[in-house]
Amino acid sequence: MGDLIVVEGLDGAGKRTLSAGLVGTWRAEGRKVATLAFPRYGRSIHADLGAEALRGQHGDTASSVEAMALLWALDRREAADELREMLSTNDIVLLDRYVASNAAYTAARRHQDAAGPAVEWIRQLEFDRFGLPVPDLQLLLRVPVALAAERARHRAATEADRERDAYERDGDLQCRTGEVYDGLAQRHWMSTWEVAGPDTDPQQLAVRISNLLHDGEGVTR
Ligand SMILES: Nc1ncnc2c1ncn2[C@@H]1O[C@H](COP(=O)(O)OP(=O)(O)O)[C@@H](O)[C@H]1O
Ligand SMILES: Cc1cn([C@H]2C[C@H](O)[C@@H](COP(=O)(O)OP(=O)(O)O)O2)c(=O)[nH]c1=O
Repeated sequence: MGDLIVVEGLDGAGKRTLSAGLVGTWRAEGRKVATLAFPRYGRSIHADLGAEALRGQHGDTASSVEAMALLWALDRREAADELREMLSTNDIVLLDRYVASNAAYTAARRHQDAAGPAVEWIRQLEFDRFGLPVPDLQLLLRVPVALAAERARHRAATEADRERDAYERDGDLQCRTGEVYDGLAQRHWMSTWEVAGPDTDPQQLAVRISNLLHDGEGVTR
């Protein structure tokens, strides 16, 4: 059974970039690694509907905090069997966003903190009711909100189909989401959390994570 490791953080924090660095390091060490990014655009109708809603389609869907959260959650529910299969055939499964994204953004939109009812609603929905696998470790890529926003703007300007969506344009929401993420990490919500900064070296982080999970010798926790 592989380890389920999740990278979390604000839009533009650098999750995709850091994930690639972690995967490269682990593979170079000979570990079998699989990756998956949520939302699964192009593969899940729920994910595509969510993205379209964030770009102004589907009436007032995006204005509903819980309707959006349900779309992202249903994307993961569809992926549950695939995730379990990946975990059974790999040493590490690395996810770029997972349930904590829904907890952080939903609580932030509701002006709640990490101890509030929105986070508990997501926990019950996705882990208890949908039966999604619980992460072994969650990694918060914690960068200043202004830096994440700058990177998201830069990406929107340089990559096709990456124009900023409604959440990315809402600076206050990003600030509050960052605070909820901090609270989730401090409380070690659903797993141990590690916090990485904008200058974190992916190779050193990959070693630290392996040591945290396996004491460096492949011995299970
Ligand atoms: N450590 C870094 N230093 C400089 N630029 C970075 C770094 N990490 C990411 N970026 C750039 O910032 C933008 C957003 O990064 P990305 O990994 O796509 O973020 P996320 O997946 O968190 O939204 C991209 O244009 C990427 O090239
Ligand atoms: C996966 C997920 C994302 N989100 C948010 C985070 C982002 O602001 C937005 C879209 O996800 P994101 O990964 O940022 O997609 P994109 O590649 O289009 O930038 O949805 C949730 O609120 N809940 C979730 O479960």
